[in-house]
Amino acid sequence: MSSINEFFIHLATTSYSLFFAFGIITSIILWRFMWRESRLPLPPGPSTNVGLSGVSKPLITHKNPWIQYASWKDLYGPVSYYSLGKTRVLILNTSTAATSLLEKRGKIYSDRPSTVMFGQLIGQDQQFFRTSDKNPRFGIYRKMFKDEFGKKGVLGHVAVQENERDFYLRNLSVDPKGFRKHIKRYAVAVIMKIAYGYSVTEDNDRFVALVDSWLEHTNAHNTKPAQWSVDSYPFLKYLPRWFPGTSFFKFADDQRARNRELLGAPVEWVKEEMKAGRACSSFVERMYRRGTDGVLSAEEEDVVQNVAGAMYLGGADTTLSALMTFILMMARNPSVQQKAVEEIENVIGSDRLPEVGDMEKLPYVNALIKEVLRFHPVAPLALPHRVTQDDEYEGMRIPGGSTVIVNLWSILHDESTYPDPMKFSPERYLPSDSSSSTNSTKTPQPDPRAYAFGIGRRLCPGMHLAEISLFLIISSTLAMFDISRAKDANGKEIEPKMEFKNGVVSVAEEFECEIRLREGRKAELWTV
Ligand code: HEM
Repeated sequence: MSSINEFFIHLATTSYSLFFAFGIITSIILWRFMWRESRLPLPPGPSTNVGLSGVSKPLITHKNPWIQYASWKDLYGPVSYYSLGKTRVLILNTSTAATSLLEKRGKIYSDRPSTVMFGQLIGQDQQFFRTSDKNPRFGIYRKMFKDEFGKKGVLGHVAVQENERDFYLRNLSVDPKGFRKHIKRYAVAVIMKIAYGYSVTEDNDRFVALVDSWLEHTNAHNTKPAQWSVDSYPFLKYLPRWFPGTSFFKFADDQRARNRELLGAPVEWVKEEMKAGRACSSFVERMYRRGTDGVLSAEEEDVVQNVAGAMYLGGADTTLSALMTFILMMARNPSVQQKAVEEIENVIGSDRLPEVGDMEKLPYVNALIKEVLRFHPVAPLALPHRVTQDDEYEGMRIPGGSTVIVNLWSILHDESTYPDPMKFSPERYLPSDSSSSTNSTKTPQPDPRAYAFGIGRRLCPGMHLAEISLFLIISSTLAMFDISRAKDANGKEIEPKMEFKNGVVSVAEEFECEIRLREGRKAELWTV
């Protein structure tokens, strides 16, 4: 009996000792780990100083912030960091850093930053672009987009895209100087038809004007982190509105009213059309038909408004940007244009317009589209992400909550991936270089579409629709028109200027060029 007692006493003492030793060892490991973590340096970057105006003057001096951020790669390496007040910003300048974090660690790098201005004051956090990946709405939004614009769903919209392409060709043949307006009309008309079943009128369309003024207003006031003083100093939101320096309240009120109108007005129009029995098939119309007796709950209605709004906000200026870069590059690079035209003539001839089924048959045109997306990425800094917890990368500490900006422009102009990056050259993506006399084979450079539409879980959900639009408009324009430089009064060619506007979506500044229907091409090819 006593030996059994002794045995248990011995066991208990040993267990206590083991437990105690385990506790000490775990604490030491944890302590050493935390000590190491806190000693890890932040990524290098410029020192900053934010004033009450909210804008740190010395930080971004270049007209296009992506160019300035790209220059930091030489100064600080692939990852740089700065803080402005409470806002901490991480800049990723290489594809390795961007994929390592946004893709491989997507679980913690796919949130969006929520600012006091856009979240608390404007209430824009339920918008698709801004919603957190932790918000249950995120999965709902992405699923709805996938149903509509996934690889399979998108084919249901080709007829709309071809019909609007025909309007574009007709408008361009009648008024070639108005090419920007016609491209814009195409981009908006496709989305308005798919989202709301609404046909855009030729001029002064009220919904087009609504999107334009919303985008202009939002882009102009949302280009830099910590743009608003209230984001760096949240206590400012408690100040009375008459207090000096609180003009941000006015922007917030204005933006809230614009959001309500932007998302609500076209949906109200669909509801009226449905009541009158005139509604065309569209995303919004199908959603209402699924509701009980054609009615949706307030929550469901809000989801539908936000998804349709994201189609229209995501699809308009992005498509415009890529197509304006295309026209500009054609005017500046006649030999590239010539090669693409020859390919279309050889494969398709001149008796019909290119169709989606021709996509695979036109490798040079496809390479040209890739080069358009690389040369000037539509959204050079993508959309900002947010890292949800502290992290470590290459021996550097990344504080949780930081805004993460991936510099797509820098990735797509990396000399080591795309030699001579400022040269517009579709040949990069082709296995043999038809421009060289030896016609030797080579390894094609990486497909820029892997980056141009974003990286990781927030990848653009409209990319398949966009790719079809780019193919239809680019191949049809090349099939029917010649794009060349404008001439001055003395008949001397004017080099079209190559400058790009700042903004989340960056579009080429106005430039001059000449567009003419090619000799022998027939206007009967378009059906409108
Ligand atoms: C050439 C055309 C386009 C380009 C280059 C483009 C590019 C991008 C990029 C870079 C992002 C940010 C990805 C990220 O945060 O990492 C994005 C997001 C998004 N795009 Fe596009 N886009 C294009 C066209 C479209 C179209 C046509 C639509 C709608 C039909 C669309 C809808 C969206 C939406 C809703 C998001 C937000 C996704 C999210 O937050 O999860 N885009 N796009």
